[in-house]
Amino acid sequence: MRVEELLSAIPQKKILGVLPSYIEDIAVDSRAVQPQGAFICIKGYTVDGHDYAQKAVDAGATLLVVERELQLVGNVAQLIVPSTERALGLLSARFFGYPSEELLMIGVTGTNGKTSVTGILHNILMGLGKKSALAGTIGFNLNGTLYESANTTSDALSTQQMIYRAKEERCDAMVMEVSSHGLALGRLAGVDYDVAIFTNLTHDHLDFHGTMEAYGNTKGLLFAQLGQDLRKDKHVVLNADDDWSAHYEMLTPFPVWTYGLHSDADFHASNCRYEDGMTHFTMQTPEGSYDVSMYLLGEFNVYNVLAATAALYARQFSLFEIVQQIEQLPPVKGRMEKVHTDLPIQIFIDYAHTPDAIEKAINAALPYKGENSKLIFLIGTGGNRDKSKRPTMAAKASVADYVILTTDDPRYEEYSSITGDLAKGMLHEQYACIGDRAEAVRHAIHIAEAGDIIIFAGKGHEDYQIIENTKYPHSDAEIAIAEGKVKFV
Ligand SMILES: CC(=O)N[C@H]1[C@@H](OP(=O)(O)OP(=O)(O)OC[C@H]2O[C@@H](n3ccc(=O)[nH]c3=O)[C@H](O)[C@@H]2O)O[C@H](CO)[C@@H](O)[C@@H]1O[C@H](C)C(=O)N[C@@H](C)C(=O)N[C@H](CCC(=O)O)C(=O)O
Ligand SMILES: Nc1ncnc2c1ncn2[C@@H]1O[C@H](COP(=O)(O)OP(=O)(O)OP(=O)(O)O)[C@@H](O)[C@H]1O
Repeated sequence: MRVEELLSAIPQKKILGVLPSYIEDIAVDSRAVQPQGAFICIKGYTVDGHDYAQKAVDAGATLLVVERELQLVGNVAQLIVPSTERALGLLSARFFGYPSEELLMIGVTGTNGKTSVTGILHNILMGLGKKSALAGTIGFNLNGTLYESANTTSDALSTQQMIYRAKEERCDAMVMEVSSHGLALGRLAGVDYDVAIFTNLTHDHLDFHGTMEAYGNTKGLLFAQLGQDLRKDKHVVLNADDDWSAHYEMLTPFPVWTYGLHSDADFHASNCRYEDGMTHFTMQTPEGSYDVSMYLLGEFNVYNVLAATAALYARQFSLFEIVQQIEQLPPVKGRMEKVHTDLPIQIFIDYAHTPDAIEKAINAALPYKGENSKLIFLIGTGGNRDKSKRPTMAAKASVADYVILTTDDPRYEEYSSITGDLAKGMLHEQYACIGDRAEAVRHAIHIAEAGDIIIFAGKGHEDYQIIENTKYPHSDAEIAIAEGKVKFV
C-alpha cells in the first residue's frame, strides 16, 4: 500500500527519517515482520513493543510507528504518535480497506453465551445458504478451517485481517464474539457492525474492570459504537430479562429487538419442556408463534436461540426457515455437549466458569436426573484471574449432589489457593478438593454409579491446560472415558 495513503488515517504524527513509498504489510509482533513492512510498537502488559523495534528493523521493517523517538541502526522511518494502540486501529482498518463495510457483520457481547450465540448464528446462516465466517473463543472459522487465536476478541490488526480474509473468500456474513477486554482495549476499532447482540451481564472479569458498573459500561461500547447514521440498516438485539438492556437501549438510536422468557419481548419463549434429550418451547414472534424442538439443551440455550432468531429476523431472513434450521442445530462444541459412551452414566462437557453459567448448566441437566441418581459437578477456575467470583461459583455448584473443586488453567497459582477459595462458598459437605484436574476427573468417575450424571465444567472445547506458562494436552472427555471403561466393564 502507498504509505501516503496509509498515513492519511493518522492526523497527529511526527515523521523522522525518509518515509518509504510503499509498505507490503503491517505487524505488531517483531517476529511477524515482513521485508518492506511496518511495525507498530505497542506497550503491553508483559513487555514493551518498542524494545523489539531493532529486531523489526533487522527483519526488514522500513516504517515504525512509535510513541517516542528510538535510536536504531538501519534505514527506517519513525512515525511518532500519541498512542500506538489507537494508531493500530486506524492503520489496520485503512490497510485492509475497511472490509467490515462489505459483509453482514454481527457482534455478540455478554458475560455468557457469546460462543453459543455466534455458533448458532453461524450454523443457521450456513444452513440458509449464506457463506459465514466466525471468530471467537474457539478460533477463526473460515470455510470450515479453524485457525487458532489467542483471544476471544483478537487485537485490532488480526481482527481487520480476519474480516478482510472473509471478504476475499466472498463470505456474506461474519459473526464475532465481542469481549469486554476487546472493547476496552480498542481491538474492535473500525469494525462496522450491522447487528449488535447482548446476552447477559453477570459476575466475571472484575480483576480487569474493578466493578460491575465499569464492566457493564464497557459492554455498552458495542451499542454506542454503532453510530448515528440512520440510513444504515443496523439493529440491536437485547435480553429483556436483563436489567442492563434498558441502559444499552439508551446508547443507540437504531431499532431495538428484545427477547426473553420472563418479560414482555418481541421474541418470547414459553412452555419450555426438557424431554427425550431435547428442548421444546413455543416461540412468540412479531409474525405469530412457532413450536420449536431442538437438540440444544437447557433454558440458557432457549435464550441463545431467541437472540440469534431476533438478529436474523431483523435482517429480513424468513422466520419459517430460521426455525427449520434451529431444529437441526448441532450442540455448540463444549457447551453442555453430551459425550457419547457405552457407560451407564451420562457425561456432559461444559464451559461454565462464572457463577451464572454454573447455575444455568446445572439447571440444564436437572430434568434428566433420575430420583435415586446423583448429579456430580466438577468445577475449576483459572489461576491468577478474578478471584472474587470463586466462592459464589461453589455456592451455585452446591445444587449438585456432589461437587469436585479443581482447577481450569492454574497458571502460576497454587492448586490449594484455587480450590481453597472455591471451598469457602460450598453450602454442603459433599465435595472434594482435587487440584490436579486429571485426577479430579478420575475421581468423578470413581464415585459415579449407574444412572448418575456428571458435568465436567470449565474447559469446554479446550484440549489443553495451562500450567505456569506451558500448555499441556488435556481432555476431560478422554480421561473420563478411559477411566469409565476400567470401572464399568
Ligand atoms: C492482558 C491481555 O489482554 N493481554 C493481551 C496482550 O498481551 P500483552 O499485553 O501481555 O502483550 P506483550 O507480550 O506485553 O507484548 C506487547 C507487544 O510486544 C510485542 N512483542 C512481544 C514479544 C516479541 O518478541 N516481539 C514483539 O513485538 C507483542 O506482539 C505486542 O504487540 O496482547 C496480546 C496480543 O494481542 C493478547 O493475546 C493478550 O491476551 C492474553 C493472552 C489474555 O489472556 N487476555 C485476556 C485477559 C483477554 O483478553 N480475555 C478476553 C476475554 C475472554 C472472555 O470473555 O472470557 C479476550 O477477548 O480474549
Ligand atoms: N445465554 C446464557 N446464559 C447463561 N449461561 C449461558 C448462556 N449460554 C451459555 N451459558 C453457559 O455459559 C458457558 C459458556 O458459554 P459460552 O461459551 O457460549 O459463553 P461465552 O460468553 O462465549 O464465554 P467466554 O467468553 O468465557 O468464552 C456455557 O458452557 C454454559 O454453561
